[in-house]
Amino acid sequence: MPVRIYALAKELDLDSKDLVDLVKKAGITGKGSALASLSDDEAQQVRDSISSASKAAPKAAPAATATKEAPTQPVAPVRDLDRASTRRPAAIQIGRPKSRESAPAEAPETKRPAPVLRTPVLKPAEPTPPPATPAEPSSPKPEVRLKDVMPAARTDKPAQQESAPKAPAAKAPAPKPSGSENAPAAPAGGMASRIADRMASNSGGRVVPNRPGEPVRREALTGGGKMRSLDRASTRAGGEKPADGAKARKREPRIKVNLAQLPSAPAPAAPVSSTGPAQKPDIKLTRDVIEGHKQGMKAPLARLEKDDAEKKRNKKESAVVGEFAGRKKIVDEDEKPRGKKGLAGMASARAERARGGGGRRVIGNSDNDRGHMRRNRPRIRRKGTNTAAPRKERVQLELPCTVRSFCEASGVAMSDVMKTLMGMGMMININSEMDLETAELIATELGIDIELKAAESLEDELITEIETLEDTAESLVPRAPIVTFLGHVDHGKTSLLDYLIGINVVKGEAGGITQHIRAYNVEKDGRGVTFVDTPGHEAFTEMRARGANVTDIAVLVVAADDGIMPQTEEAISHAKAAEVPIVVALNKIDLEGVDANRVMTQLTEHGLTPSEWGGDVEIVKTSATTGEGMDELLETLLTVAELNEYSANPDRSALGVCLESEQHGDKGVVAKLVVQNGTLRVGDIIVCGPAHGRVRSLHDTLTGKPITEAGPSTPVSLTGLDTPPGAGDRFHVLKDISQAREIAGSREDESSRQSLSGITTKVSFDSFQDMLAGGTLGGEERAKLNLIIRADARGSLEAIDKELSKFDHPEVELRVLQRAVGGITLADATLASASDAVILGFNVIPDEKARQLADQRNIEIRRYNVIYKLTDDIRMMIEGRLKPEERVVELGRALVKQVFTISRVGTIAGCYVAQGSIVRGCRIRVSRDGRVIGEYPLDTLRRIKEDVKEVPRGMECGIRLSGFNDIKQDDVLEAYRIEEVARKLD
Ligand SMILES: Nc1nc2c(ncn2[C@@H]2O[C@H](COP(=O)(O)OP(=O)(O)OP(=O)(O)O)[C@@H](O)[C@H]2O)c(=O)[nH]1
Repeated sequence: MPVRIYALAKELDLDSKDLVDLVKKAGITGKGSALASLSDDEAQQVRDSISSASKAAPKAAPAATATKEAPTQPVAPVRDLDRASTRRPAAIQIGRPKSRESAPAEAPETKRPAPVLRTPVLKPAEPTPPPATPAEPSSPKPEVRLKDVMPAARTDKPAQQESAPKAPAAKAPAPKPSGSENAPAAPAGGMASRIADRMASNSGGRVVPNRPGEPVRREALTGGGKMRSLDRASTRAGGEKPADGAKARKREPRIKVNLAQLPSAPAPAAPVSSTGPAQKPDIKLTRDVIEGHKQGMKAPLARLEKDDAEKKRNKKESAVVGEFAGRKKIVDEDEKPRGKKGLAGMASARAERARGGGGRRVIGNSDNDRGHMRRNRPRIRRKGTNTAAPRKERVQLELPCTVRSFCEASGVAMSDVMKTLMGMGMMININSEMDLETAELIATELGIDIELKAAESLEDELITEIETLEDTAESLVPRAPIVTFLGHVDHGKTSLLDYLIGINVVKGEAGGITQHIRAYNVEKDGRGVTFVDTPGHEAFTEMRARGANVTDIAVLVVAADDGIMPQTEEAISHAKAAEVPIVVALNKIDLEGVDANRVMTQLTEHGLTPSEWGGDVEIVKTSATTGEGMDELLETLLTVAELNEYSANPDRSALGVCLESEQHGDKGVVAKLVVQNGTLRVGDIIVCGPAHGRVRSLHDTLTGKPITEAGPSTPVSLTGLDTPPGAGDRFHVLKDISQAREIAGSREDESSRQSLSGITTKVSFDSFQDMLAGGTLGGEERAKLNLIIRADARGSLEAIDKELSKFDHPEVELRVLQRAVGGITLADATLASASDAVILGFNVIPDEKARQLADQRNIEIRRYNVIYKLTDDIRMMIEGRLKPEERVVELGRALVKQVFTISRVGTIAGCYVAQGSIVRGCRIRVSRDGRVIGEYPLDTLRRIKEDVKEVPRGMECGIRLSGFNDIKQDDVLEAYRIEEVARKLD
């Protein structure tokens, strides 16, 4: 009876992939997958080859293990070695070894008791003296001092005994066992000396008790900075180290600390008496002032004399604050007697001012002082008002930021920033928000290095934490695979799914299935499979583009009578790009005259080689009508799941993906979700895209019955959300409803939603070139440039393929995700978005939906009409020379509604401008049925009967092309302009 390779692998206790290799080595061909079947003879042949290989293994394996383990593991468990040699012969351990297989060899090492390991390590080391030991006899001083100190420590406090063994280590000149804990104390006699000195000096001659966390001891033992500085200080201060530790304690109990040299600071200036003559030279009178009396002014020297006399009168007052003699003190307003109010107050204030004591004046002031203060006032004010932080060269900016926060962060004066912005034609105020570009511009202008720092939101904090939380190996349990059906229209996807559900649904319950349910979980032999029914590969890839790759296995449905059709090709591309295992259901096998081999040949041409032909793709012949092969399909899916070991942790809070949602009149929002990990329960607080809420109810999507919880891989219908989330939005369970509300609210912002779904600027030729040049692609592997190619004919595709195959660059791998004939579709744009691909169109144009999505998501669509230009672009991009000489600027599109032929004038196309505008002097690209048929200059552009410069969107116009009269109704006219762009040389 035939046996599958994975079943034989189980029987022989081998890894399935290893066994596939062994089968090949045994000379059996056409068995490329673990699901391939072996006949009895073939199975026996494999068993024989394994047993012959294992004959040599028991000799080699134990010997190798024994020699390896003998020196360090004399008591290695014999049982483990036996298992290793008998169950896992070395000869058959090829391929990827399982972790549990390698465990027996490692286990004895990790489990071995510590003493067994220590003994052999210590013994050989004994004869070797520690490195510091030879130095010790030549510097005996420290040992003597430490010896004297340590007994004091022991008697001082019992806890000190812990450190006692260290003392002999430092003291003993004899060789000691290496590896002992004493080693750190030994390196230099100086260290021991420092420890002793430090201990002595810090305890006034007594060793400080050995309390945990005692800084002095720790630093002393580790030679910390403080210790060194003290040591240096002592050296500088005379530094003789007494031979006797007791003396040391006597002589310098605290002296060392006191003697530690402070940084040489300038001696404080002698206080300047405010009344002393020494102040006078400070008054630098200008010539004008001195000669002022000649011009009718009051002679300043006379005034100075008067003021001086007045100051002497106030001397007594100065003496009140005599303790601050020599300093100037500002009298606090509270200390002064309050001034009188009204006229009397004004008079007294005037009088006080006349005395020179008004307002916040300097006590003991004189005109000398006032003059001094006045002269310096402007300078002081300048100094005082310049509160800006010192200018920084490197700035960290948290976006969004205002002009004010930019100035504060960078230390640049507000006026400088404003001036720069005004110079750039930006009129903004200090509270205006700056975007990154503006911030960078200013930084460049001002010569500051700027570093963008995005503000951390609750989303980053909580959701990222949930997403990155790794489950331990013990918490993981097998989960049902999530399977998606893909394929050409009418090839039988729905029928297959219906059949699979029907055979597993309890009789009579199938009627409960609603039309809207898109995910089902069925069971076979106690093992589950979850089917997600996405309406076509665009939806499948769209989920991926939104960062929600729920699919584990893709089932490609191909009708045996039709074979591979255009949508099948697309589906293959999408499934391959998703990098999930593909199982082919060769459906409608019940139809007469179908040729399965023909389809298998087609599949091989598309890179899906059947396992029975030596490839690794399982092909199951099915019929949704008769039920043929349905069990085998289910079993194959379960086996693929088993091989891939899909697992999840049901004990964590749930996370997953929303498949679709709708607003019900009575139930509120009903969302269909798939739990990917954890368990979702009624009452949980969830946030899903812009929606949040508490789970009010959960229902089984297949039976419609209410359930209280849903584990990994379970699809559920959920109520309780406040608003319908989008298909592909991820959901997470949070602890706090306010957090869920905040996160959901922040996602309403479109940019936040886009970042959540992973929609960012896509790869373009230019960006790829920059990344390549910057070394930010690929790492150690070759950088991959994903391409989607659409061409007008199969011949063009083949020619492009041939050209691309010539590229063999060591750093770049061209990866064609999809190549097909026809215009660029929405599916291409979705695939490009999900896979960071560039779309290359050869003589084809994108349809409206594809164009819109490309605009929206920044997907690069490059169009060519000459193959060598396409290959030149790729070559130049790879070589870092891609700088377009001319850039095509798309202006607008018009649809030809009617055609008029006027004799002697030619053909006039009556058009409707559907997008952008048609501009005089532009060029027009004419497309028919999605293919470009030519490009011509615009000759005439008219509205009604008038020549016009431009016709905007939504208007009608008449267009005549130069050199082309064969315009037809429904042709698409695309207006564009070519801009010259200077090519930069390397
Ligand atoms: N003879 C035969 N007919 C089948 C089989 N499977 C499906 N059909 C028929 O093929 C037609 C299309 O089947 P669907 O299941 O709707 O195909 P589909 O791929 O889901 O089609 P779309 O949902 O439109 O993409 C139906 O008329 C089915 O009865 C089969 O195994 N044998």
